[in-house]
Amino acid sequence: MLLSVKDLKIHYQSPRGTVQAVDGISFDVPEGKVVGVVGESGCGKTTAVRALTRVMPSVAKFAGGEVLFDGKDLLSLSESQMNALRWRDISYIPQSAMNALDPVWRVGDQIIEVLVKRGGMKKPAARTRAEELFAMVGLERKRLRDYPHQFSGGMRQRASIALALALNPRLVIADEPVTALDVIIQRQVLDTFLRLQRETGISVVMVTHDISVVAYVCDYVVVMYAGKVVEKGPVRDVLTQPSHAYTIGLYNAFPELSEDAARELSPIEGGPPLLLNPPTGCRFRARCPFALPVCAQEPPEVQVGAGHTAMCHRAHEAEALRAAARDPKIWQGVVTQ
Ligand SMILES: Nc1ncnc2c1ncn2[C@@H]1O[C@H](COP(=O)(O)OP(=O)(O)OP(=O)(O)O)[C@@H](O)[C@H]1O
Repeated sequence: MLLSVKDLKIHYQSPRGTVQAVDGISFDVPEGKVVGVVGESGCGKTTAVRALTRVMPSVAKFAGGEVLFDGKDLLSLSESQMNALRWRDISYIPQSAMNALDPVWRVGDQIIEVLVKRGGMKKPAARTRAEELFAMVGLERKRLRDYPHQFSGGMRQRASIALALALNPRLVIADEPVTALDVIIQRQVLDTFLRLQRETGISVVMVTHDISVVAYVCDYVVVMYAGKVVEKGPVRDVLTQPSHAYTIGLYNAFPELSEDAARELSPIEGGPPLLLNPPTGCRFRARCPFALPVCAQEPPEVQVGAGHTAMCHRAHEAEALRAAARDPKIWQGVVTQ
């Protein structure tokens, strides 16, 4: 396994107390596969994946667990050992390309800088590699001379993909890489990214709040809710047989990216709980149309298929719940807290 996250806990110290943003999550990223981390805003996705690069705000604290990359625990490496892995083994594509690209530098120079400083390349070879990278992501070579503001949003995101792939890393972490783009451009950028992922065989962890993006690009999916993993498994199994009410709800709330499905969409009312004082038991229960008194107790991790688990007291009844969940009315007026 290229990456194994085991019982990872990350807390933020805030003036109001400790925010348990990531509360004991575990998942694996196999070599050459794309793993989606999905969930609503505030569920801890960004915190969880930024931990994989160890680039964290100073108020964030690792409160337990391991992040095994190729068998080594990244959390026990020194800063210089970790720095040696960044770009070369693990690279990061942030939510907005404006965070990856420096506005006052030409885009080409930024790529060359990474190739020279991080990859030890000579300038002429780096220039050739930058041209090759631009061609790979579908940008014209002459645009290497442009500044980021001269690019459209889609072009900037392509450039930040080129930057992330510059040194042939083994793992790319992409945080909502297409969210800021309109749907047609999203599709084009995702297609380019997927083609490159298949050609290079890199592993990818992709954060998204959009289950249709997961369906389109991922091999495996990890569904996060309120700092916990509530369901995970091979993408086809999780999307055709979602077994946690939250995953069922997410699926019902999103249109397909890949087809003009005429499915009736129904939002999950309310929002995730604050992670200062998370509720006991199943954290989704206040928004769940299927909650029972037992849901106030910690849910078990139920194996529902090969490599497919759901943290739900009712996971064994998932087929009936999926059928009931198709009625949009069942999602209305549920929120109890
Ligand atoms: N610097 C911080 N200080 C305190 N709390 C924080 C900080 N950053 C994030 N949080 C809290 O941690 C929790 C998880 O946030 P995180 O950004 O990881 O979620 P997310 O699922 O990635 O959301 P989004 O999609 O909006 O980025 C949230 O409750 C958030 O308010």
